[in-house]
Amino acid sequence: MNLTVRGLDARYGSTRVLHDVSCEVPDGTMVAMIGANGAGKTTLLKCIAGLHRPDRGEVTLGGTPVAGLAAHQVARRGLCLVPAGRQLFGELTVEENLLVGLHGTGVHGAAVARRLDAAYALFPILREFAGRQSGLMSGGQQQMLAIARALVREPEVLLLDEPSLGIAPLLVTEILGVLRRLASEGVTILLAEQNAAAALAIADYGVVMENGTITRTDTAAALLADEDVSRHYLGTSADPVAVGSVRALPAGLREPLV
Ligand SMILES: Nc1ncnc2c1ncn2[C@@H]1O[C@H](COP(=O)(O)OP(=O)(O)OP(=O)(O)O)[C@@H](O)[C@H]1O
Repeated sequence: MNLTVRGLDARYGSTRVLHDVSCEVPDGTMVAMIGANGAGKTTLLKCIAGLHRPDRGEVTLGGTPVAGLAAHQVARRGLCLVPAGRQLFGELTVEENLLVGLHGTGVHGAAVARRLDAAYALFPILREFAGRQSGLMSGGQQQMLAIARALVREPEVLLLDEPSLGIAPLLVTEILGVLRRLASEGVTILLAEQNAAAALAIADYGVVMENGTITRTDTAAALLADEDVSRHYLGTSADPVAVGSVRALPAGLREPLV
């Protein structure tokens, strides 16, 4: 399902943080949104998901306007946000967190088991830890759970806010590999990442956000090859997470370009 944003402005109090933001995530593709801390990536994701009300602008899902709807209404139209910091229920087990994801969907009976099975198939470690308190897992495993909790809803559009933050490179690789696979299976993905090299290496397109506005839009390959983008966002070989993640992408994924 196509996601489009047109002319979006947003602020916190009197501080304007998004200025005339427009971007598009074509159906079944992955767009990596890169940008420095505070550029406005999280705010844009929140506006799209109905968690922050924009002042102006349009958001459409599959051509239907959703700007101004409450988060649960946007979710019902097939969009899920995996928030920064994961926001799991650390006291609950892995499986209980997944069931929270299904809350309000009307899915019940055998369909519940099927949804959980599908999530466990993508992240096998979660099946192994199904009865374990989620707060006791590693950061990377918790991130997998946060993504799985969104996936049990079978979203057509998935937004992710910094899924690689603070996670061991090997698990970043696994998580990004799953996202690439989901996009190949038709899920529309908008991925906000500071780990720009790794995100662009698996995305179809990229957008660069600076100071609350989108300054570049291109294919991910073109942005990866761009000197300016490289200098500002891709780091160097001294950045072990970015470089390690890209190099270690599983066979069959996009060719690493850094
Ligand atoms: N709840 C808030 N109240 C006031 N200002 C905020 C709030 N949340 C974010 N901001 C400000 O809005 C601007 C955009 O922040 P945002 O979190 O959207 O950027 P970001 O690109 O996601 O950065 P980060 O990666 O650090 O989260 C920043 O200047 C930030 O300080």
